[in-house]
Amino acid sequence: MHTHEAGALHAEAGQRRHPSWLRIPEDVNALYPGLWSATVMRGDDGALRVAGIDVRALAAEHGTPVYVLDELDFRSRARAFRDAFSGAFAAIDGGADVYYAGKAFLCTAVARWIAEEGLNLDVCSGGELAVALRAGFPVERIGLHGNNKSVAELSRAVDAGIGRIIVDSFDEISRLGSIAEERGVRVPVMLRTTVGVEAHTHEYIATAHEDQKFGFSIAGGAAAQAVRRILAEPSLELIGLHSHIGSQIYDTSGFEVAARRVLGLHAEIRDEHGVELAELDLGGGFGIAYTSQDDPQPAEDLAAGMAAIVQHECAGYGLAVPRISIEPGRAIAGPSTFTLYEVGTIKAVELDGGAVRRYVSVDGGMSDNIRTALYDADYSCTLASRRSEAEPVLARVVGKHCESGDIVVRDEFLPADVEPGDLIAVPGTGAYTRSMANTYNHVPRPPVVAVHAGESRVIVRRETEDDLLTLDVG
Ligand SMILES: Cc1ncc(COP(=O)(O)O)c(C=O)c1O
Ligand SMILES: N[C@@H](CCCC[NH3+])C(=O)O
Repeated sequence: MHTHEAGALHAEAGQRRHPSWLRIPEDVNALYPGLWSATVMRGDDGALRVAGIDVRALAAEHGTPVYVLDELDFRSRARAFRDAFSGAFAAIDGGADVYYAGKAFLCTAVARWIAEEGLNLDVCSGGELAVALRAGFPVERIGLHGNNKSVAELSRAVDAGIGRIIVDSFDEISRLGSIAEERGVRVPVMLRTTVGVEAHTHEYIATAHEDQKFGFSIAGGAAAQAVRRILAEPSLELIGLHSHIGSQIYDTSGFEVAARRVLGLHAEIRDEHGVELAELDLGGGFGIAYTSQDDPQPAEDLAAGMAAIVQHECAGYGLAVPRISIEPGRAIAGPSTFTLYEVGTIKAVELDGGAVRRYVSVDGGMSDNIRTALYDADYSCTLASRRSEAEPVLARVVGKHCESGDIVVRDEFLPADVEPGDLIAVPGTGAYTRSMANTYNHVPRPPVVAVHAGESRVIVRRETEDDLLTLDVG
């Protein structure tokens, strides 16, 4: 029974200062299942361990903040998607390819892991393509996305012999057609469609409603028009259609509607042009757990569900099942990583109704994880450097930036005795954190340290003030 200030918050519903789902933990040291990567556990002495390494040793060796990436976990999730989708679709027809969405997190080492695990790669800029090429990623297994690819990006991709380019605008069709024609090559392309689904996710990361920048609308006729334009370009080879409805989605009904609409267009193309496209990409967007509220589906369930949907829709339209691809990013990278911070200061604020919120300031913030500020994203965290017997108190983990919205974990119960020098770990930070990191306030970006079987290895080094100053001219 916890009789502390946080209890008052529960008692006075109108005065609640934390979300109703957040419960006072029975044991503030417990690691909520599903939030942490495969090898994370609390050691006998109470400190967190990952891949057999004490987080205090990681902090001493690599400094804080640091992104700690559990290589085994990352590779297992990549393999799970590969096996689940190729298995589920092999059972009904030609199989499936998994393109890891590098925007979630990409560096040379990770590109190599993806290649070794037999996945393909989705890149969406010249920079991401450069990482893949540097890693020696097989270029025929890369797809290039983007709503505004430059001539330089398109040319580089074509020159490298990229596996496919997902075209996103009428301007791009003519631009890419000319680039391919000049080189005397035929480039495999997919068409990014907008299926008109309102995915249940934050507005900024939903991508299939009509009023946004990506893709060709199916309902409005732009997609059918784009198909005609591509088929009329001899240097472009239309291999399939593409749909991506958004990110951090749990509800598979959005994928079902998307598959139905995109396969409807697929059937129309057959009827109008006598062409049955060989491929269909259903995008990424599979949600992960950030808090105890989230209950994502395992890859096998997603694959089985999507295979059933595609098979059913294809049968309805009298189509052969095309080769399917998907593009998970977050679901592979996200759960593999936690961010380790050191606590610097603590401030208690009295709220209306007498409750108290502790502001626990850590040595990073919105520069290493912008998602809380940008999407109002929820995270959780734990005291990582030790076990505590103190009562749980309502806390907000904030960064060191000059901004009051610089919040890392909006609401969490942490032990009342958290103090400067303690380490805090935030799970689920493998996707869209380092890849969206910035240097606000000239705070250098943290390193990514891969851990595996008792060893740690820096795969992206810490940025230094000198790195930042190198850009200043004069
Ligand atoms: C076209 C495309 N594919 C794949 C992804 C990866 O999404 P997620 O990381 O949510 O799986 C995105 C990002 O939303 C995307 O825009
Ligand atoms: N950056 C977003 C996901 C968008 C992915 C790209 N379409 C996030 O952090 O949730």
